Amino acid sequence: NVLSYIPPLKMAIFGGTHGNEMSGVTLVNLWTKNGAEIQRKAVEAVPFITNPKAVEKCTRYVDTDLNRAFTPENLSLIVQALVLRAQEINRIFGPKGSPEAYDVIFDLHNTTSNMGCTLILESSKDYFNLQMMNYIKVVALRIQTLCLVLLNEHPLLKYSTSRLEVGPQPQGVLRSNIFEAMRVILKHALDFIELFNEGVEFPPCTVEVFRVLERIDYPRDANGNIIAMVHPNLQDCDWEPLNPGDPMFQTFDGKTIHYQGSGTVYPTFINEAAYYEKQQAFITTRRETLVASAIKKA
Ligand SMILES: CC(=O)N[C@@H](CC(=O)O)C(=O)O
Ligand SMILES: [Zn+2]
Repeated sequence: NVLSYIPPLKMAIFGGTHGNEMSGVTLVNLWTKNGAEIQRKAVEAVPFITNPKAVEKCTRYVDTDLNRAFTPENLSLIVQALVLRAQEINRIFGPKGSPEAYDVIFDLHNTTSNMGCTLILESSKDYFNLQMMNYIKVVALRIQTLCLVLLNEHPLLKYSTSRLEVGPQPQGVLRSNIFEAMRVILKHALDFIELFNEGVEFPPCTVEVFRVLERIDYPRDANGNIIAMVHPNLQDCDWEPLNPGDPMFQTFDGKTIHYQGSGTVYPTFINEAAYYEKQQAFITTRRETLVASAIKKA
């Protein structure tokens, strides 16, 4: 539990969980060679390529998606090679919640969607991560960088505690603006951890988050083939309000399909390349304000 740990605070920085999301891969390789910029007082920051086989092939994953493998049953049973890798990672950096587990794990992702900098929070009750994400949002705003928080309270899948998603960046491509944005966000995260580690108390704060509501698939025909694409008015409009009746998809023969929801939602992961196979054109979210209690190192 990160609020009471025996120094040094142990932090892992994962890259290459998806082998074609190049900013995280490049940053982790850079920091593995020269860790100077991730050094902080009494913090042990370990850069780690989680899926070297996928990185080698510059593909999202080789057999199954590593970022869907950290399920309780996978981490207990011996199944296919990838699950062995998930278990190995869990052994090195986990098990989650155990005294020897790493205190913070930052997993670096890229998205082809126009999401900008997005921190993915797994639990609305994780006040350490909420305080860290609030700190990052505030300091990033000072340099005109908008950083949003996506709340994805998944009942079963236990991902890394802190995930950073930056886009748009095509798969297998490295864009310098996206690379630098990811690097700056990690700098702020490390600064927060160093301050926390020095005993700084962070007062209660409220954080605006976008809670995952629904996964919307592409319209498909009877054979499951996609028959429409994200409408031009929605494409690249991640985080902008989508109101009932707004255009959502455009069929290949030119018809518009409108959003039929009951109220305004905020779409994101719009047209993410990796989600075609997961039957997901975008997800809808609802704006919500979370309150984080004060935190101070025990
Ligand atoms: C584009 C991408 O890889 N997104 C991540 C989001 C997450 O970590 O929740 C994933 O689907 O695994
Ligand atoms: Zn990813």
